[in-house]
Amino acid sequence: MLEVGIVGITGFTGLELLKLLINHKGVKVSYIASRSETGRKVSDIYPLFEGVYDNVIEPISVDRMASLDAVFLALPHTVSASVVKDIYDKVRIIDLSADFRLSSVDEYEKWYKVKHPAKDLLRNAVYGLVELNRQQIKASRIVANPGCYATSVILALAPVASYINDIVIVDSKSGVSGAGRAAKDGLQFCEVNENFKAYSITGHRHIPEMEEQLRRYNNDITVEFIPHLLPLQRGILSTIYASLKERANVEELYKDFYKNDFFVRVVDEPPTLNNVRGTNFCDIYPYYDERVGKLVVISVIDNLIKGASGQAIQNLNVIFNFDEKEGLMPYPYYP
Ligand SMILES: NC(=O)C1=CN([C@@H]2O[C@H](COP(=O)(O)OP(=O)(O)OC[C@H]3O[C@@H](n4cnc5c(N)ncnc54)[C@H](OP(=O)(O)O)[C@@H]3O)[C@@H](O)[C@H]2O)C=CC1
Ligand SMILES: CC(=O)N[C@@H](CCC(=O)OP(=O)(O)O)C(=O)O
Repeated sequence: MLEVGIVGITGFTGLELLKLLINHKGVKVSYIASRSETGRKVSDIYPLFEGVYDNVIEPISVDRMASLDAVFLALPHTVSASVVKDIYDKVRIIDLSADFRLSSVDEYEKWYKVKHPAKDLLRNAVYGLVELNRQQIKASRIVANPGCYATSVILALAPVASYINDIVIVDSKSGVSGAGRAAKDGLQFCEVNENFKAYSITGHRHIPEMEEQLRRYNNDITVEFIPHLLPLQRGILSTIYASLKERANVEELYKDFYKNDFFVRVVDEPPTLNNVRGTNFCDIYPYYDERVGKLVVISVIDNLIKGASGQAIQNLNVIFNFDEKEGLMPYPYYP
């Protein structure tokens, strides 16, 4: 049995990791940690674990993490990199934060507006989008789990990236859990419920992540990305518009690109959030609009599963040669 830990257990992605991992046949969650709530049972905070998983929350400890086979870091950016500095040579790391997603420290510091606490380790990290980097992930000591919006956009564009001409327009909508559990201005129930708004208009932090990954296929790609906040708990729907250099059979391109990827489904009807809620699937609908000569792609994910904790477990499965679906099927969460 693999021994794993979850650091940041009190947050939304930490909670989701535990919900999924207690059903994983090859894994024992032997360490759960957070900054606050140490000494309390996780089931005191989340009663859904009562009688199922009653372990006590421990402090964040290098020695405890070093005793494990793998650790999931479900912490804010910069906090995560500070922990990674102390443990990267002692345990396999799957980092859910943004700290190791960009290969350039300058880009990180420009977009995140903070100094990178462990810039020398950036070269040791692999971008953990399994469908694009399966082989590199197997050997990596630090897996940088992708951002939620970035997952929905990169998967939706990778099959046609080399055909793209001009700026790609991305219009994404996310449920509120994407912002984490901590109370934040503008995220109170009465602000969000029955409301809808765009945010981060002048540049969202996921833009460089999308561009870096898509430029592996086509160095000319530039992304215009506007996120929106949906009055829902979870889910991301991205609608993407692009011009192509030449007419292509897009449906065939997508089906061929993802023919070996269980968790990406190329669908024949525009998908809804209900298709994927509580699952590790990304459903993608590509459509070439002959009238205006544009490619339109619609993708949906659950931000907390394929956009975070499910994808993190998919990465663990790849690293340790488990079936990629282990712990993620059948549907782990019933809405
Ligand atoms: N929510 C989502 O959909 C997605 C989130 N992510 C990323 O995953 C990471 C976790 O996100 P999420 O679970 O949503 O966040 P939450 O805000 O829900 O949880 C954050 C966790 O980090 C802990 N924490 C906060 N500040 C510190 C600190 N200074 N030192 C130690 N621990 C701290 C919190 O513990 P405490 O109880 O002590 O406050 C909590 O356990 C973030 O980097 C986020 O950007 C990535 C993809 C999607
Ligand atoms: C709805 C909402 O607020 N979503 C978050 C994205 C969540 C995410 O993926 O965050 P990291 O890249 O920091 O890991 C945001 O827009 O900042």
